[in-house]
Amino acid sequence: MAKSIDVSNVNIYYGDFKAVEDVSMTIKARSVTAFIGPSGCGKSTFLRTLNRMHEVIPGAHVEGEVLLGGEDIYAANVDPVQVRRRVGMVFQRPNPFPTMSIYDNVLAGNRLNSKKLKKADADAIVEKALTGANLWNEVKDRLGKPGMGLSGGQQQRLCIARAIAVEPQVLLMDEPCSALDPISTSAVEDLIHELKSDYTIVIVTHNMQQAARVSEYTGFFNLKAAGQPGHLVEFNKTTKMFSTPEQESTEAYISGRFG
Ligand SMILES: Nc1ncnc2c1ncn2[C@@H]1O[C@H](COP(=O)(O)OP(=O)(O)OP(=O)(O)O)[C@@H](O)[C@H]1O
Repeated sequence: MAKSIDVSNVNIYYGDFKAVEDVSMTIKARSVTAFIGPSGCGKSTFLRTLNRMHEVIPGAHVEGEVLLGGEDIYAANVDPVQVRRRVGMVFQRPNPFPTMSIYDNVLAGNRLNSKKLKKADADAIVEKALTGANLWNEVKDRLGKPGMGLSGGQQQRLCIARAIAVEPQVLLMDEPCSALDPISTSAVEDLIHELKSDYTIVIVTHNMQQAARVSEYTGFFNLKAAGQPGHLVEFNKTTKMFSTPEQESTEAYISGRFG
C-alpha cells in the first residue's frame, strides 16, 4: 500500500560536512514528486535519506524526522533493512545482476525476504512485476536468458520490475532516464505515469521537461553558495512551479538563467 512521507527539519551530513540543511516537506501517497536543482545541491543525498541508504556511507548521518505513513523510519527500534524493503530504489544506470536471468533478477528482492518461494507463486510475481513494468510482452519468451542481454531501456524497466516485485510502499528513482535514449525514456516516463496509481514515486531529474511531464509536485533545491549546504527553496504543485513559482530563484532556474 502506497504511503506518504513527512519530512521535518532534516539536516544531512557526510562526516562534518553538512550537505543538506533544514528540509521539510510532505510527499503525498500515490503521486509523483520530482526534485530538481543544480548539480551538487543535494537532491540525491536527500533522496537516499528517504530509505536510510545515506547512512551506509561511513561517517554519514541524518538529523531530523522522516515519517513513512506516520512512522519514524529513524526511530531506534527500526531496522534500516526493513525500511529499504518498504522504500525501493531505482538508480541512474540500470543495474541488473549480471549473472542472473531475467526471471531471477525480478525475484532477487523477494528471495532475500523469504527463502522458500513456491514455483507457482514465483511465476505469478514475475509476470505481475514485468507486466507492471511494461516489459512482459518483450521478454516473456526469454525469461531464462541473462538480464544483461536486454537493451539499456529494457534493463531499466527490469530494474523497476525488480523494485516493484516486493510491493514497496514508495519507489525512489535517481535520474532513472539519464542513461537512456529518448524512446526508452518515453517508455519509462509512461511507466512512471501508470505506477503512480499504486505507488508513491519520488524522482530526481536534471531534465525539467521530464519533471513537468511526469510529476504532480516539484521540489526545487539550491545552494546559497559553493561549499554551503543545499536547501529546499520551493515545494509546490508542478503546474504552479512551472508557471508562477513563488521564489525568484525557482523562476531563474526553470527559465534556464542559471544551473
Ligand atoms: N559520498 C560522499 N561523500 C562526501 N560528500 C558527498 C558524497 N556524495 C555527495 N557528496 C557531496 O554532497 C553534496 C550533495 O551531493 P549530491 O550528489 O546529493 O547532489 P545532487 O544535487 O544530487 O547533484 P547531481 O545533480 O550532480 O547528481 C555535494 O557537495 C557532494 O559533493
